[in-house]
Amino acid sequence: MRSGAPAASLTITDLRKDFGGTTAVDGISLEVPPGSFLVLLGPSGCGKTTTLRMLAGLEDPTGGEIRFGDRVIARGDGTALVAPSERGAGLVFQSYALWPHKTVRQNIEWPLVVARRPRAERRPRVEEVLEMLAISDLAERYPGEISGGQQQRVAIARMIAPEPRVLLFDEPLSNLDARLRVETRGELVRIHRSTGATSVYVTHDQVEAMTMATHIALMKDGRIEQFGTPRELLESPRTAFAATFIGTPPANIVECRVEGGRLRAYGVDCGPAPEGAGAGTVTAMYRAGSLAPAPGAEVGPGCLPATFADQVPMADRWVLGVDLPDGTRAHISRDAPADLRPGDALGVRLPAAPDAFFGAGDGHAAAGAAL
Ligand SMILES: Nc1ncnc2c1ncn2[C@@H]1O[C@H](COP(=O)(O)OP(=O)(O)OP(=O)(O)O)[C@@H](O)[C@H]1O
Repeated sequence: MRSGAPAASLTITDLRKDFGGTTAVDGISLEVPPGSFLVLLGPSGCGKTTTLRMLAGLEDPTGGEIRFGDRVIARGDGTALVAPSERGAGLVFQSYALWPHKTVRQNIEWPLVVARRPRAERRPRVEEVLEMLAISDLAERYPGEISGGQQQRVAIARMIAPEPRVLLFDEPLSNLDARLRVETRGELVRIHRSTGATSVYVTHDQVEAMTMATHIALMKDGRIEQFGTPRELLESPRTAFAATFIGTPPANIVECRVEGGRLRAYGVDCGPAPEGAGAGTVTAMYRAGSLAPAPGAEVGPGCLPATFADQVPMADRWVLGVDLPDGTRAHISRDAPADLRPGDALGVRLPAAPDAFFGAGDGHAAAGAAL
């Protein structure tokens, strides 16, 4: 059931935000079509929340432009600044900020009252939203009388009641326990689809991003490290940062020296260097499934020295954690547990070639080097 909110495309062009001497958002650009579920993903402090707050109108950009559909809603030079209440955007925070002295029904009705919708229109819309979030039986309770998960549903119901074109979520699941978080993820996607709106969702949890997004903007230091579909980010990471931030377990990164057309790491020959690589270093990426443990093996060409740390079951696989000589944790995925104890020495057998190469230093993909 679509409630009729007209979806809007979202276009961000060279968006910037400086706070005094701190640059929180450092010139980001992206575009998603109407009805997209865009996730802003990245570690703490990378500028996700600031970007979301600029979309909501809680911060004004220092530079660049934001458009919802054809309409410019904010520009760095202060022209074309549309007031938050006029943007057709709804926002849900980590903390639900419900009115404690209003019932669930009154909380949900409140934005419709503020928008001066006639009473005859408000009542059926509130009923519709209560039903959509499966909270009709809580309608007459106060926020203090319902659980955290239920409060979170009420906050979402309140956001979607006025039929916003753009739904903005700032880590809305982080206060929920692990099981409820998984359940609510699926529900949020269902709600997103049924409203037909475009959603922007901030999280530092890559699993959340992978399961919900149509598009992911992976952010680092105020910039977009990579923008694409979840599959593109997983299958073709452009940087070492993307390769290690996304995926369960994440891909392994090995810094290699190039010597005489060969790769060397931890004193071991790791195979041929990529074509055209000059002397210096390259970053090799190995997926967890591309490595194999070689217990007791003689460390030598194609087999790195390591120490066994732990192993955990994951779906129908086992993920082994091993420490390389400089302390870097590497992950190996295989279909059976290893007969090893923490502290045991082992070899890590490399495939004939890494899964991808990135340039040295900044972690950016060497041109055309991904295999
Ligand atoms: N009002 C502010 N004044 C000064 N600096 C700020 C302000 N808001 C954010 N910052 C800084 O801007 C940078 C980006 O912050 P932001 O909250 O957008 O990051 P984030 O990716 O959402 O992080 P988190 O996941 O921890 O919420 C940080 O260095 C932060 O300290």
